[in-house]
Amino acid sequence: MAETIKVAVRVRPLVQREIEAGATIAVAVHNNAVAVNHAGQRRTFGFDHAYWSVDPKDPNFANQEQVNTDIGKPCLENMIKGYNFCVFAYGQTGAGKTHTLSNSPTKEKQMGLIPYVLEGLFTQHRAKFKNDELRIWISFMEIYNEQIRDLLSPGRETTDLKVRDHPEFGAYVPGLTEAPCSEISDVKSLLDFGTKKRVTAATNMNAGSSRSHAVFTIRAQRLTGPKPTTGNKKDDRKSLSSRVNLVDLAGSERVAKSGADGLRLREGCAINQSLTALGLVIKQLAEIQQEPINRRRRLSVDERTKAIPFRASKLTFLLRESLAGNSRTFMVGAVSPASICADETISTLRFASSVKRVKTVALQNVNKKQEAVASLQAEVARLAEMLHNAGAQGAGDVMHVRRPRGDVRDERGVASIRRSSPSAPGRMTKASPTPKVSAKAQRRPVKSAPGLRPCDNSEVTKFLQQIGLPQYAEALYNSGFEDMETLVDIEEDHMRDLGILPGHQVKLRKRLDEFEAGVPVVQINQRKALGDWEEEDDYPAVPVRIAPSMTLLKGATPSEKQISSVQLSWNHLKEIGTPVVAEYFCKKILEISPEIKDLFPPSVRCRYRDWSTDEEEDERCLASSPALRRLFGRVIDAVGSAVAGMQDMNRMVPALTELGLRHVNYNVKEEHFQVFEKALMITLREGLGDLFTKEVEFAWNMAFNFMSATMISGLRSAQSAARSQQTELSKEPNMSTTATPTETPSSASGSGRGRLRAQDAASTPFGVGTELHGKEPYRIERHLQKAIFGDVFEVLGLESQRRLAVKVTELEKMRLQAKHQALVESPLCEIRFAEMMKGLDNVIQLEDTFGDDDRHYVVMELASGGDLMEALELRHSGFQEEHAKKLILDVARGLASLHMRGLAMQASNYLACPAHDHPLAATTFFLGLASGFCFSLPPCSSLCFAFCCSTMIAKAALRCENRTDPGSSSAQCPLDWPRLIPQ
Ligand SMILES: Nc1ncnc2c1ncn2[C@@H]1O[C@H](COP(=O)(O)OP(=O)(O)OP(=O)(O)O)[C@@H](O)[C@H]1O
Repeated sequence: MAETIKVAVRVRPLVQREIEAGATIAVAVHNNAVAVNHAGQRRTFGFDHAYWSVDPKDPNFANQEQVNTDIGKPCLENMIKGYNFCVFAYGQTGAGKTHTLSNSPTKEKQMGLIPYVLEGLFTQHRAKFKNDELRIWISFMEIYNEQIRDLLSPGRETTDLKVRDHPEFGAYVPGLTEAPCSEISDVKSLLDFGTKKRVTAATNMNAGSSRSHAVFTIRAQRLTGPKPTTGNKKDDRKSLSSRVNLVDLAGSERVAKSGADGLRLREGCAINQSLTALGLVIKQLAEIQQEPINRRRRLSVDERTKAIPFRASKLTFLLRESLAGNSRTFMVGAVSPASICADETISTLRFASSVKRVKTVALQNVNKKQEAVASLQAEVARLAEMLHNAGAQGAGDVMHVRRPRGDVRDERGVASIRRSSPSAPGRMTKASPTPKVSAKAQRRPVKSAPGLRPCDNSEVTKFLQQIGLPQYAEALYNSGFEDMETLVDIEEDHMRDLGILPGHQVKLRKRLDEFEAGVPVVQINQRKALGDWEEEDDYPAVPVRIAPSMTLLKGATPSEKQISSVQLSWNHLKEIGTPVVAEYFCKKILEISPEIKDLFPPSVRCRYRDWSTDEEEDERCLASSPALRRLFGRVIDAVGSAVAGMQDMNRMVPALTELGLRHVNYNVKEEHFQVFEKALMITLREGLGDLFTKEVEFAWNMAFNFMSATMISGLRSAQSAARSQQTELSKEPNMSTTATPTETPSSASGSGRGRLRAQDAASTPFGVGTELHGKEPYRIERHLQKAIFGDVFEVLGLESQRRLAVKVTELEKMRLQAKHQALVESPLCEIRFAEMMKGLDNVIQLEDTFGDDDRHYVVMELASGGDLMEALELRHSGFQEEHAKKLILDVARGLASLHMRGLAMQASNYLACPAHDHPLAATTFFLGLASGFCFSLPPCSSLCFAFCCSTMIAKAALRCENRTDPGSSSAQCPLDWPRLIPQ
């Protein structure tokens, strides 16, 4: 799975040279943030770890042991599990890189990272996995003046080694000594030997300055299972291999400060050159991560990184895999606390910040062939035993016995091993088979063990649960998609063969793409970044402080210092955990203003319900509502996004304005913002304790003023747009054909609960103003009903403020279906909105599309009321029974799901096809909904209902089918959708 490079920053003590130069301490560390005072400004950077190693007497002093625990331990764990790992130390010369990596004083707890990892490998892990065989090889090289030198070569002179690129395994150094080690003493002496050979020299900045980049590599292979006996030479043990690179980079230096000349100057130039190349590579890798997911998806990892200048230096070429490939990677940024080094410190911190955005994809290096052989052997043994016992059982039983885990994949595993070439020097094989199973095999009945199903603990099941598709877990698992690595390669054929609904296929593909691109699954439904705000899902009200309009606030923008104070304090608050903060915040809001609960009626709360549990909602005590807590979790995330985005006002202001605009639909009023401010201030005070100083409070006030003013300006413009539209509507009688949100369905149709009558529909003229989506721009608001039906968008008419539920179908697909006179697969039909989720791009595309004469998409509005039976009868050409069944099932499912989210309770009710002159309008599309029934039932009953009533519907469909209307054609169809809009 793709994950970002973890970054730790360590601040070393002042050294004699700095003290003598009268330097003061200009760096501070708080939790994981590092702040630097420079040129009268304070710059703050956040990392995964920040170590204050300046003064041992300081209570926050971080010693080497802590570094080893945070970085060395995961390194050991990953190594033993078969994952590649890399730690590289970066920083100004003399900043403490070698100290952190290689320091080996007599005190065990003070040993550097490299000795710690070696020690741990030989002692702890050997003791832990007594029965496994652990094989270890060590290599040690340095890149000095752009030449690779073998530090373990016994001779004095080391020739310049070449670095080669293996087509499958990446960079390696032929001829480099790789010493097998069986004891810790072997490794220690090799490490000492190599360290002594490394080029160091005294410079002004560091008496023992490393003049080269050193790469210490541990290659480990863990063999599990019984060792082959002497009689049986075949080694069938499972093998997990890993490669760990521990890289001590030479320090960047300024010639003026290091006082280098002659040879030292040449060294310094080579060092700086390769570090610049590294910086460039990191910058470009970080930029790739910023690209929209879909653009990245189309290219393989190799293709994506092809343009990255890894070959610009030997260092970047060698580290390619650790920076962009199969590795879990840590960077340690070493900095000096001295005021005289603040420039360099900031530059290191900047570099560290960009590294934090780079992602690698670590794969477990398992020898699948051995695993496959073992599994097949076990299967043969098991089948033999079953045959032996078959007398007592029926053949059918034998057929239904659960296939063991891995049998399908085993065949593929073997095939994939054949494809891969032998392990390159110093490089592990990786295999990621895509199981391709015959449809027959996939559909074979699989009997689960009683109680827990075999798939229940798999990562695939967890993933599917998280994305709301748990119903396919067993089928996928039993077909060989047992791990995420395999699942990401699933093809459309597989999904279809496994009976995954078309909408769900799209959804699964999309989530897998996100997963592959490194969007953490838990965050798939959360908006972390400002840019994500408009991407998906319903967005709860983010009430902010009442404030004058933007114009009044001129000059009240928070200063950089205040922004950084707000950001830092928010980071501290978030450390408590979003759920805790959200719960407290929600409680405070309800305490301050109990009537605010009206903003969160059951229809809103149910969108945040966890339907997989029986969680209770108590109307009298909303503060304990789990759904509301979740909703406030989103609010807290939204505040976090706003806080994080404050540095970039150009992006921030439109995003906040838009957010404010949208809140008109949540009935948010300006006065709610005051409540929000009060509650949030109390939450901050409680959460931050002493850290909530007067200065921080003031900074938050400024930030609030700014954010709320921006949001309120959006809210006000939405309100005024809505008002002017109301006025327009009241002036134009025909406009009332499009029911306004305040009209009730019954009042609109006059037939009770919005049921649509044929005669009403037939007599409804296609009036002015009924065209929902002529040229009006629409904006995607959120995703609806992911769980059951895949993705449906809710869109908002920017001019009319109308809400529509939308499924989008590919134009080509629609045309095809139109040609074959077939019903579009379902009214909430398959989405394949080209390059669907592109964040903001997506929105723009939809807007464009809606304004496009070609009208590629099916649009529909879902609401209460409407009678499917009547609607079916209204279709002149009738329906095939199968189509009708499918139709009602799909509609009912879709509606049940929309209803669960409170989104199907709009006033008007119809499905609409693109336009009355569109070929689809007459030939393939159908109007009406079963919602009148569904809404009176709880969501799950709606589904049951849908199934139960299929026969009834089929009859109606057949009835319709018997009606013939030879004149019905696209041009003559009297029932274009707008006519069904209730009056
Ligand atoms: N955490 C620390 N605690 C105590 N002393 C430290 C620490 N980090 C570094 N030092 C001291 O600072 C000096 C420079 O450290 P070191 O040689 O590790 O720097 P470096 O970044 O590797 O430099 P170069 O890039 O020039 O090789 C050494 O004397 C080292 O002992």
